[in-house]
Amino acid sequence: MKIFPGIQIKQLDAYTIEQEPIASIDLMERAATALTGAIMKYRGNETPVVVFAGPGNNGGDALAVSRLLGERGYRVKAYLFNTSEHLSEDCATNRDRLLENSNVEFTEVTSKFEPPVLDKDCLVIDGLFGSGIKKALSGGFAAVVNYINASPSTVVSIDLPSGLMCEDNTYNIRNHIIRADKTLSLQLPKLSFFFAENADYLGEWELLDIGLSQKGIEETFTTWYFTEEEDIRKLIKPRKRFDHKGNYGHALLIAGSYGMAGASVLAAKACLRTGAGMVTVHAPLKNNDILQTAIPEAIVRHDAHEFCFSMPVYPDNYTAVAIGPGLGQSEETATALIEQIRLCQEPMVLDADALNILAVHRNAMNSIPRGSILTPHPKELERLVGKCESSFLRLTKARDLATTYKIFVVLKGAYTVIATPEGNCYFNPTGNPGMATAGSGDVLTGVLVSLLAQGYTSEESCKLGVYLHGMAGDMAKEKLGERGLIASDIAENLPAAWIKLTQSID
Ligand SMILES: NC(=O)C1=CN([C@@H]2O[C@H](COP(=O)(O)OP(=O)(O)OC[C@H]3O[C@@H](n4cnc5c(N)ncnc54)[C@H](OP(=O)(O)O)[C@@H]3O)[C@@H](O)[C@H]2O)[C@H](O)CC1
Ligand SMILES: [K+]
Repeated sequence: MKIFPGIQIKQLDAYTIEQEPIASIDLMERAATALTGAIMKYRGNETPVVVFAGPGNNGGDALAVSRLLGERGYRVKAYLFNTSEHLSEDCATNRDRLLENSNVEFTEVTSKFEPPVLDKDCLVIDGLFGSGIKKALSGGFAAVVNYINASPSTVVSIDLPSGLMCEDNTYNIRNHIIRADKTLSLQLPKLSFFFAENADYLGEWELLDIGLSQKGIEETFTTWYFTEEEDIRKLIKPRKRFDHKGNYGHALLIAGSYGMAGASVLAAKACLRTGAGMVTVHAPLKNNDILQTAIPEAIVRHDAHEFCFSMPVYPDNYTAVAIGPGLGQSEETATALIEQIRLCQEPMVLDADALNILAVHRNAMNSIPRGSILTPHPKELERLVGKCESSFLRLTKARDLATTYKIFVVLKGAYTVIATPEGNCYFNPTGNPGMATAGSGDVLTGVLVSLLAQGYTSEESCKLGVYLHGMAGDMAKEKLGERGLIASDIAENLPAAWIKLTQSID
C-alpha cells in the first residue's frame, strides 16, 4: 500500500473527481458515509455526540457526519469554527445542509466560544483540521484542542488528529495536537502514523475506503509504502519434490563471544527454522559445547581465539554470511570484522556489534558489499548517523545511509522500516511490544541470512524476513501474551508463521 504526502493526497482527490467523475461534494459525502458507518460500529446511538468542525474540508466531513448521525438517531451537537469568515466550498455546503434539514443542535462560532460540557459518556468527533495544515495550531484553535484533551470524553479524529501533520512533526507544538482514542483515516495511511512519538495522538487507527481512484493511486509516485500480506505472499518461492539441502543454501553466522553464546544459538536456530539448508556458526572455542548441545543441527567452526571472534572466514564456501550478534567489540574483533567485510563480495547481514564497530571505524563502511543488509535499532542507527531529533529525521537519515552506501537499512521498532538503496521505505505491519526483549534482533539476523542463503534477493529477504519475524512474534503472543514472550519463542514460532503465510501456496 502506498503512503502519500498530504500534497499528493490533494492531487489524488482532484484526479478522482475528474476521472470518475464525481462531484467534490459527493466525494465528501462518500467519505462521511464511511466515517459514519465506522462511528456507528464504535458507539451506539445512546451515546451523546459533540462534533468540532474546522473551516476546511476536514470540517466539511465532520458536518456531513453530524447530519448522517442525526439521521440515524444520535443526539448530536455540532460546533463549526468559522473565526476568519472563510469556509471551504464543501464545508459551507455541508453547513447549509445541516441548517436546512436536521435535528442536530448546530452552533457556528465566529468569535466567542462557550464550550459545551464534555463528560465521560460523551463521544467527541474531531474534525477541526486534517491533511491541510502546514503549521502548528495556535490561539483559539489550540485552546479548543486543550479543552478537548483535558476532557474525559472519548475522542474520534477524522483523517488525522487535528494539529498533527501528515509527515514531519519535528517542530510541531505537541500540546496543540488532539489526543484521539481512535483515528479514522481516509483511504491511505499518513507517514506520521508510523512514528513512535505520534502514537498517543492517533490512538488506534483504521483506514476507511472512500473509493479514491485506483488508477490514480497506481500512477502516483511515492517512495513510502506500507507492506501488506499479499505483497509478501508473492515473494515466496515454492519448494520442489526433488530438492535437497544444497538447494536451500549454506549460511555462515559469525556470532557470539564468550558469555554471549546465546546470541549465536538464537540466530542459528532462527536461520534453520527459516529454512536454510545448512548453517555453520563460527564461534570462539569456548562456545563450542554450548552450541553443539543447544543446536545439534548446526555445524560449529572454531575461531583460534578462546573468547572472541579474531579470525576472518573465507566466505566462498557459503551462500550468505551474517555477522554481529553478541560479537563483542574488542580490538581484535574489530580488526577481524573489517577484514571479514573486505573478504565478502556478496550481500551480507550486519547487525548489533558489527554496527557498533562500524560506527567507530567509519572508513570500513565503504567496503560493505552493495546490497548488504544492516539491521540497527534506533540507538545503533544514531551511532552510525548521529543524533536524530525525531523519528521523521531518523527515517531521513536511515534512507540517506541506504542510498549513500547502496545497502538496505532495516530500522527496527514498531513498524520496522526497510530503506532501500534506491531510497524507498517499506513499513512493516507485523510484530508487537512483546518482541521488545533481549535476543529478538538476533533472531531477525538468523531469519535474514537464511533467506539470503536460500536465494532470495536482499530486498525480498528484508521484506519477507521482517514480516515473517513479526508474524512469528504475533503467533507467540497469541499463546503466551506479550509480557512473558522471549526471543526463543519467536524462533520457535517461525514454522507456524511459515504455515500461515504459505497457506494456499504450498
Ligand atoms: N482525498 C481525501 O482523502 C479526501 C479528504 N477529505 C477531507 O479533506 C481534508 C483536507 O481538507 P483541506 O481543506 O485541504 O484541509 P483542512 O480541513 O485540514 O484545513 C484547511 C483549512 O485550515 C486552515 N489552516 C491550515 N493550517 C492552519 C493553522 N495552523 N491554523 C489555523 N488554520 C489553519 C486553512 O487555511 P489556509 O489559509 O491555509 O487556506 C484552511 O482553511 C482531509 O483531511 C479529509 O478530512 C475530503 O472530504 C474527501 C476526500
Ligand atoms: K481531524
